[in-house]
Amino acid sequence: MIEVKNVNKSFHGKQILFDVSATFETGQTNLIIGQSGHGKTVLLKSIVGLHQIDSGQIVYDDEVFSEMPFSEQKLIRKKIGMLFQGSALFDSLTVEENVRFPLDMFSDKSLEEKSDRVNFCLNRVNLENVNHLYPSEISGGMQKRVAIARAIALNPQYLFCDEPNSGLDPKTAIVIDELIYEITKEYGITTIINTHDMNSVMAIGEKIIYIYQGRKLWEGNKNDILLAKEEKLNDFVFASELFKRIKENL
Ligand SMILES: Nc1ncnc2c1ncn2[C@@H]1O[C@H](COP(=O)(O)OP(=O)(O)OP(=O)(O)O)[C@@H](O)[C@H]1O
Repeated sequence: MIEVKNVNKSFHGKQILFDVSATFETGQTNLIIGQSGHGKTVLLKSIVGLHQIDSGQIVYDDEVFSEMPFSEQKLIRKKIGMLFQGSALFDSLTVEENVRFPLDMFSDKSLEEKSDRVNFCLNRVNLENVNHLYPSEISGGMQKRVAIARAIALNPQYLFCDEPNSGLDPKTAIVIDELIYEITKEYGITTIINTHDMNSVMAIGEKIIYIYQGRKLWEGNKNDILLAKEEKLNDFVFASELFKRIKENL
């Protein structure tokens, strides 16, 4: 479980996050949703420690991460897998080398053990016979799967995904969502996903927080989001024609 407690964050005197508190559950797909520019990425980066918060606490399974010295934070970082916007694969490395990268950096496994792990992870995301291809030689959906394989290479306890569906067609986006969901369940990972994709919300939103202008305005799950009373959330949820029509039939 990851807890965010009364977090404030500003850049150069401009406040971006206002007293945000939330709990992200173990073994669940936890979603941070909201419009562009309202602070989702800043919140995610604050949780991972890429931004230092002004006040409040970030707690990983009862350990106060935000108040640890860097050397101790490193131990928690080793348990984190990250899936960045885009796929952020290294263009000059093959698929296999990309997935092996965190193992080379952070593990003392032998070459053979690393190869086994790489193949296991690629197999887990249903990729075969692509080990020696470069990212530019595979599709966007496959690149995303490679990025997921890389994110799980070190067997993470925590998985962070920033807009995992960006740039994907709806069908491929569903495949990626399902994969993240399955992996979360299979390994009991605390997964946090930033998204403004309502399809993802309805598919894998086990726990959802809605961020508006840097404040948490609502929390719930995919079953109650369509019935929520929060006006700003409704503006977000029913922005598309499809969801407007769903609302008319509720
Ligand atoms: N390093 C930074 N320095 C200064 N301002 C920043 C920095 N990072 C983000 N911001 C500002 O914080 C605000 C929130 O940005 P953020 O990237 O968190 O939005 P978001 O909700 O993730 O949007 P999107 O869905 O488009 O990624 C924006 O006004 C942005 O300009």
